[in-house]
Amino acid sequence: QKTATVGIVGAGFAGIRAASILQAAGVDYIVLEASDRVGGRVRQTEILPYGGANLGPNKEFVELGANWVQGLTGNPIYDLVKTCGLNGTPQNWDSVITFDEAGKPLPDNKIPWRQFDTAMKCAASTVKQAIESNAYGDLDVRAAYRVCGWNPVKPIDYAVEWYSVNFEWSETAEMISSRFTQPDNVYSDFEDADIFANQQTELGLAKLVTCLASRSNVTSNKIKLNTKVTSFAITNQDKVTVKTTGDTYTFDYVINTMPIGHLQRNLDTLFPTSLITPAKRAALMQFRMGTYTKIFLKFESTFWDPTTQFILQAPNNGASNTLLWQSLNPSSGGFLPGSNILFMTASLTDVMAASIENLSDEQILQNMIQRLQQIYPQANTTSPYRLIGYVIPRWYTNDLFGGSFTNWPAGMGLDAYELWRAPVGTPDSLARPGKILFSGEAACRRMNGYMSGGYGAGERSANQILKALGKFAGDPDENICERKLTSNGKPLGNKARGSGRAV
Ligand SMILES: Cc1cc2nc3c(=O)[nH]c(=O)nc-3n(C[C@H](O)[C@H](O)[C@H](O)COP(=O)(O)OP(=O)(O)OC[C@H]3O[C@@H](n4cnc5c(N)ncnc54)[C@H](O)[C@@H]3O)c2cc1C
Repeated sequence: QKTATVGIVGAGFAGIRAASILQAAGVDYIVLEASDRVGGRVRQTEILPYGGANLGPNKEFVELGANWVQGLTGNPIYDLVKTCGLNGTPQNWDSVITFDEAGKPLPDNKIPWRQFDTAMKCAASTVKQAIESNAYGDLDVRAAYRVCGWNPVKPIDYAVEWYSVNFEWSETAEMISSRFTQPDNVYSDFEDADIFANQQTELGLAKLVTCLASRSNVTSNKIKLNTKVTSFAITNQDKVTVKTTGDTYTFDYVINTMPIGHLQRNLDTLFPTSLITPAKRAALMQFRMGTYTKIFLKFESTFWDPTTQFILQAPNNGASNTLLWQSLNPSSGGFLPGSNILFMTASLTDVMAASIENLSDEQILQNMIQRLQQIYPQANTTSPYRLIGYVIPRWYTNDLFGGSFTNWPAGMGLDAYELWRAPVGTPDSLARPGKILFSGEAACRRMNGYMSGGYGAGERSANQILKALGKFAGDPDENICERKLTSNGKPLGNKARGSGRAV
């Protein structure tokens, strides 16, 4: 069968959530997915052996993509955690050892945690209120913090900022909009807590996506795997034709959940120019896809404190050179005790991401080890400290994604945002619902960049189509992506914390 009322492109959280709603409403649909699996950017992978090491019969898995459920109560992803069952543990952001740029551990009283915390809270309240009262259009996060008295100068200042800003948004403070990221809506709309997933099966955290599908009766015959969409067109009869690497499909509507990084690189072959106005094209190109890179290193045994969760390494060569290592050893709460896995988190964008990802695995590992040796000289020298396993993701150079997740860039206003995600394919391309809807995490205004964003965007798009079909009485914007009030009527968005150190 090559026709349905709705075609859904992508089988990540957004695509499967959209399918679950259409399924419940009795509207026929087909999901077209380029890869050979369901889950998209939620993906588990196995630790690979290094240097001929024998890792034994028990496989160890780590998450290549999403790892944390940020914001618990009220978060639909957390509801899936509870109903589908997921191994995970609360992350303790205060469990951190910090090293200065010379590789010396720093006592807490030498680290400006409190000064940064004060600035962050001020940016999320005082500056935010000024912006929203239209005193200014937008400020980048660097400027908002500066207004609040935070002027990083020393390497340790940048490290402290990195722990809250770059780590969460995968961008530097200069790049990010303070209007749309301060505070972080996932923590302020939902509960200010998170969990780190540690599901030791082939599926990992993607279990939540497959569980959502099976729980909603989205059966595998509705999902066409290995089916990459190559172009869209609208016929004179107002149908959408979708060409794929195999067949051509015809739909009344399409929910397109392709990551914006894929769209940005392939827009001109995917869409006829008549469908994408120059203004829409510019807005779509303006939205930012960061690259969040987690490089997992498994050693014979630990040379770091096995009870601490994070190791923060101040930059020794420019501010962006901060490193954050996370240990999977702490036994408190379900990480991977005894695994001796340390992973390095880096936020890399564009050229930086490409330059790292184009190196060989061996070159990347040698770079990582060199940095690690600045704080732990014994790393990978002799037994029992040798490197025996690793995982290196490459999200930026993967054309299906073009990075890891989106960030709201400083200076991008709501009008441009609405324009990028506006449906196309009606005489007025800004009219809703249009024929081809732009969905996925990037199209979730309050939660872009998160699993909840994918889920919320898919839900909103499906409800927009149901509304057009006369099958939905509510307002599609009454969902986590758009709403401005909590269910008890309290205004949202006034809490400042999230990941990073509390003081
Ligand atoms: C490294 C990393 C870390 C992250 N950390 C977190 C985290 O801790 N917490 C959190 O909440 N979120 C995190 N995220 C973000 C989160 O994973 C995403 O926001 C969310 O999974 C996006 O869901 P989606 O359905 O919108 O997109 P996706 O999951 O990307 O689904 C889109 C699908 O479209 C498919 N596709 C692309 N092009 C085509 C085509 N031409 N034809 C057909 N199919 C196509 C892709 O294969 C993919 O399956 C992280 C992501 C990454 C990569």
